[in-house]
Amino acid sequence: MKISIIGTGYVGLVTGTCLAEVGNDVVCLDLDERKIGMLKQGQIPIYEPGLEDMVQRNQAAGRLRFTTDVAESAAHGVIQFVAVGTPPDEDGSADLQYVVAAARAIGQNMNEYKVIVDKSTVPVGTADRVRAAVQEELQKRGSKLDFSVVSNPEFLKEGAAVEDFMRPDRIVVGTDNAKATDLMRALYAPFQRNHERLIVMDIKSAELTKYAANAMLATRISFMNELANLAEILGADIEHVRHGIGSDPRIGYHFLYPGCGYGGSCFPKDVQALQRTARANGVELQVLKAVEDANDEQKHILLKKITQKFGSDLSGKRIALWGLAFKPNTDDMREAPSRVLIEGLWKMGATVSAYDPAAMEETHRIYGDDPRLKLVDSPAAALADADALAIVTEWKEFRAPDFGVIKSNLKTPVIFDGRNLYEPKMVREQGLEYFPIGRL
Ligand SMILES: NC(=O)c1ccc[n+]([C@@H]2O[C@H](COP(=O)([O-])OP(=O)(O)OC[C@H]3O[C@@H](n4cnc5c(N)ncnc54)[C@H](O)[C@@H]3O)[C@@H](O)[C@H]2O)c1
Ligand SMILES: O=c1ccn([C@@H]2O[C@H](COP(=O)(O)OP(=O)(O)O[C@H]3O[C@H](CO)[C@@H](O)[C@H](O)[C@H]3O)[C@@H](O)[C@H]2O)c(=O)[nH]1
Repeated sequence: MKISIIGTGYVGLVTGTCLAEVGNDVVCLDLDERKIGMLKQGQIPIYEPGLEDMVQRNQAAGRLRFTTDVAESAAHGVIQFVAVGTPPDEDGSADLQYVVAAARAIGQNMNEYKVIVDKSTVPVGTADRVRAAVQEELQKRGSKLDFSVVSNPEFLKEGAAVEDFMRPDRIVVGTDNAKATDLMRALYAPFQRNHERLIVMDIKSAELTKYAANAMLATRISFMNELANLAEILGADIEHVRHGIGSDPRIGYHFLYPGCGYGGSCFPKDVQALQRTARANGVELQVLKAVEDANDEQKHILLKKITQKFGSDLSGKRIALWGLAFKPNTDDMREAPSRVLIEGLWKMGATVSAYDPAAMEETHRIYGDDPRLKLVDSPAAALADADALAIVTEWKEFRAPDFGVIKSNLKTPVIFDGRNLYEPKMVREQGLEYFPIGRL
């Protein structure tokens, strides 16, 4: 099938590449010439395991092309995926300007029947706005071309994006048109050979499903974070509690890890946007308000523990930081808890030496050459001259360190662990002070 992808970011690039991988003829459009220039050379602008090889393989096979030419992409695909960003507006609601611009571009350039698929995370009612924008552009051209709008939200996780797309738990398709539904079924047939994964519903329900999923996951995390903080005060161990409740199949083990707060480009913005949608309709989502507040506070948890140990004047202190990305296997720093910690430490007068396996370049892009942040090229180098170690991202390479080396390098042998990577008893037996989240 001929497919066009509008917006070649995390979602667009993964979607386009995975659809090419199963034999489709895909054109990916982006307005960012630097991005498209890199992609044409087979280089990917993001860190995502497995993606670069796949891009190169499909490019070489001629099934995956990249362009900045709107007319080319609008003419190419019978299915036109819209995968542009929907960042938060000033009031937290989703900014739909890129979605509407993409819809207009399709309307201005399409030459035959198209299925326009909202892949971006968009508030309920956006499909109607997309439809109206395309219709308006067609009218301006005096064209009576037919088209359908479908909602097909994406559930991939960064760091596991290719795997998530190739082996989805479910594929949600919101549609009101039989021809479009058939095309979507045909498109996704290669991804559901084992069992039916396509869940077909009306458009508004599909749009809401995406926000509901992220809001539910964020709620579990904030709940566990609050419980971890309570466990600490009560002298209970949140790891035991996590096992104790996760074993109930109604609860399950996933997304029950307490930590130093959730970040990334999705949970924070989607939790906010859903509240804005509700408020615009006269409803307060009180649970989500609490989820957001608890998360904002949790992002300060390591700073709080550090100042409890060293006092609130940290001038002259240097903190070693392991991990900068908002989660492992990505270079994404959007809403990363590390940023709250770094900026908080600076405010208290401390400096930071930091290491991350993938996010160094991105961190440098954000903070430039600020002398208060030293970016180093190994976990060991971060420890040099540091007073203490703080861990923010659970990269695999941090899981089994040489505690002797940590102890001998740090001025004060103390670890603040925002991801509960180690058995507290084991760390303490090595002569280190250890402050995890909610553990004894
Ligand atoms: N990142 C994720 O893990 C993830 C997962 C599921 C859903 N989503 C949702 O998918 C959407 C895209 O997210 P992302 O992380 O891929 O964003 P991104 O910022 O990485 O990429 C968006 C791309 O769209 C391009 N763009 C903007 N306007 C354009 C236009 N008119 N024509 C062509 N290109 C245009 C931008 O240049 C950018 O490259 C968002 O709504 C997001 O909430 C993201
Ligand atoms: O038990 C857990 C699980 C996650 N996190 C944190 O939650 C954030 C988000 O993690 P994750 O969901 O793995 O990453 P994302 O790539 O942001 O993926 C989420 O957001 C995407 C964009 O909407 C959705 O497509 C995915 O289904 C959804 O998981 C990160 O900061 C994690 O550290 C925790 O603190 N505890």
